[in-house]
Amino acid sequence: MIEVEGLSRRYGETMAVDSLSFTAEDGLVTGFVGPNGAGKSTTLRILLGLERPDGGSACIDGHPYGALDRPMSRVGALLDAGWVHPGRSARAHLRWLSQVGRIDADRVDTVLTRVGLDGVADRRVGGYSLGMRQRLGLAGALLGEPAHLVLDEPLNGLDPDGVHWMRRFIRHYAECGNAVLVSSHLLSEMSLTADRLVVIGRGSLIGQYDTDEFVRSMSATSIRVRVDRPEVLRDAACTRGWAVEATGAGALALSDPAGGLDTPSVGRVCFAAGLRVDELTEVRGSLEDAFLAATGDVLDYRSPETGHAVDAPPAAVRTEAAG
Ligand SMILES: Nc1ncnc2c1ncn2[C@@H]1O[C@H](COP(=O)(O)OP(=O)(O)OP(=O)(O)O)[C@@H](O)[C@H]1O
Repeated sequence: MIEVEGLSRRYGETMAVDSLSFTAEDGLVTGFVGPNGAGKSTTLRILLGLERPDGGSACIDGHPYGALDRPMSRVGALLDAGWVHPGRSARAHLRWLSQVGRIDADRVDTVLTRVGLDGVADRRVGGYSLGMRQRLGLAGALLGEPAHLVLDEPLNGLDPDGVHWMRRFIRHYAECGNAVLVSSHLLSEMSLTADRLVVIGRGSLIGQYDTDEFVRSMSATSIRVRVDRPEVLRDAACTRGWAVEATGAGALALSDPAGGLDTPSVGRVCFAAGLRVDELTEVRGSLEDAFLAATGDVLDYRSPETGHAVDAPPAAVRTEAAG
């Protein structure tokens, strides 16, 4: 199990990580998500003993990285796929890593095969694509047959086949009883990969959620309905306090600001009003919508089309840590 407790790290004026607490449990893939500059990489660097926190702790199976006996067999890490010496082959790089980590050199061939690089193992890494370097980074992480994995943006640079492969690999690793902590900006991908989400903004926890619960609770659900007399439905919906929006093709989008509106409820209202229903569909927001809803007030950087300044003043961060 990976446990982060009250972790803080400041760089000058910037509070990169601010009293952050979360867990990544054995047997689960935990997605670690937040906007640019949220503090994900800093947290992972502290977890892996590459930086010291100003306060709090980050532990793997109850110990900070520096106190682990044979750390490469406790936790495998993929932090930056770009750091391998370009003149080295993948095999030479992994042999060097195995020597440093006092790991049996026989593991090198095993991990090369496991990540699908056995056919190109003697080529210089400088000629590798980013996707191949990600696979090599993962091979390095696996050298010590670690109990747990910590992966920073492992899907970067992978083609669709590579993304599919990485997703299955990550899921399988967790299903074997290991904790897998994965940071990613690809939230739609995380919804397919992660069991749990730890969402952070400006260094602070926004919440920990089951992935399904996160999408359900944070993304708006509306009911798209097409009837023969929309004005009758509009009146009936307004009477109940539901929000009504006209969408294309004569359909209405209904939602309840209090939440919980579903297709049977709308169907019953239509039936009671004697309406002919031509369409009745639940429309769910995507994980991206949910993410924006959760982190919208803690973005450090925004796209120009949102019209907000890049250095907009910080807003209060919600820190409800859902169970
Ligand atoms: N070595 C450093 N010196 C100064 N500031 C830093 C340093 N490392 C990180 N920061 C700052 O700390 C904050 C958190 O950065 P961090 O890289 O941890 O965020 P992140 O969530 O990983 O971002 P991204 O998704 O863009 O990689 C940012 O404001 C960043 O500029």
